[in-house]
Amino acid sequence: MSALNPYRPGLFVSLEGIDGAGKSTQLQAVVDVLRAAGRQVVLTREPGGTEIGEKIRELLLHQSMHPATEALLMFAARQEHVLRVIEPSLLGGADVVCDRFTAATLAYQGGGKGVPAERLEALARWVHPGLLPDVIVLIDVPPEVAAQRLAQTRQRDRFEQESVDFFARVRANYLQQAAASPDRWLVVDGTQSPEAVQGIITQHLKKALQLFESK
Ligand SMILES: Nc1ncnc2c1ncn2[C@@H]1O[C@H](COP(=O)(O)OP(=O)(O)OP(=O)(O)O)[C@@H](O)[C@H]1O
Ligand SMILES: Cc1cn([C@H]2C[C@H](O)[C@@H](COP(=O)(O)O)O2)c(=O)[nH]c1=O
Repeated sequence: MSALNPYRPGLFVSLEGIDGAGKSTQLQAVVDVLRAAGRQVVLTREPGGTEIGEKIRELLLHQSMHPATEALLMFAARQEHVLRVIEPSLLGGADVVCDRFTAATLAYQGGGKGVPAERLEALARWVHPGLLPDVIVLIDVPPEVAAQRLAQTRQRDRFEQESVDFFARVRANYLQQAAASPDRWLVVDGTQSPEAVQGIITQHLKKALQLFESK
């Protein structure tokens, strides 16, 4: 469990993974665990989560641009999201479950596209000083597995059309981040059945919540 977040009393949880890892499949279960424990929960996503953020999301997902522009737009959307949704929710006592946060920018724009980590970290310090998710769930799958899953689904956006090599770099960056902060991250093997993945996440969240409430 992380050091005390300055935005208590709400718990901040984010879900991460390469496209097709199974995040969307697990999101509602995460919300349900927290609600079953009597907590108020705000479910949101990045890029997005605000009116401006959703407009930026449309650009990001469908318009070709330089990786640095991409990173800056991710943080522009995040600034609105933090100020208008995440901080007020946490300070008001609600838990926030966010489909991706800054770890995604480090992994995709940093690991995947080569934007220097120091620049991304500087933006993170500017946009959300002192704020990090208490729990980051990484659903980890090899890029080949994710590609197979995505091939069987809907039309793919700009990111979902990236190569297996790209997603291998993104995955490696996620795993490095997780290894550097094992108390904050839960890495789940996403090649298991959806039910098995859900069971592991549920157990971890129950424990994390107990610890959080006891502090
Ligand atoms: N554990 C699993 N085993 C097999 N298939 C799965 C599993 N989890 C999800 N899937 C399937 O894989 C596909 C992608 O899942 P999902 O939409 O949850 O991924 P995602 O990580 O949210 O992707 P994206 O980030 O691109 O939105 C869906 O068809 C889903 O049913
Ligand atoms: C927050 C964030 C997201 N992305 C990418 C990752 C996904 O391909 C898309 C949209 O996310 P979704 O989970 O599929 O809804 O955006 C990114 O590259 N950098 C980020 O910071």
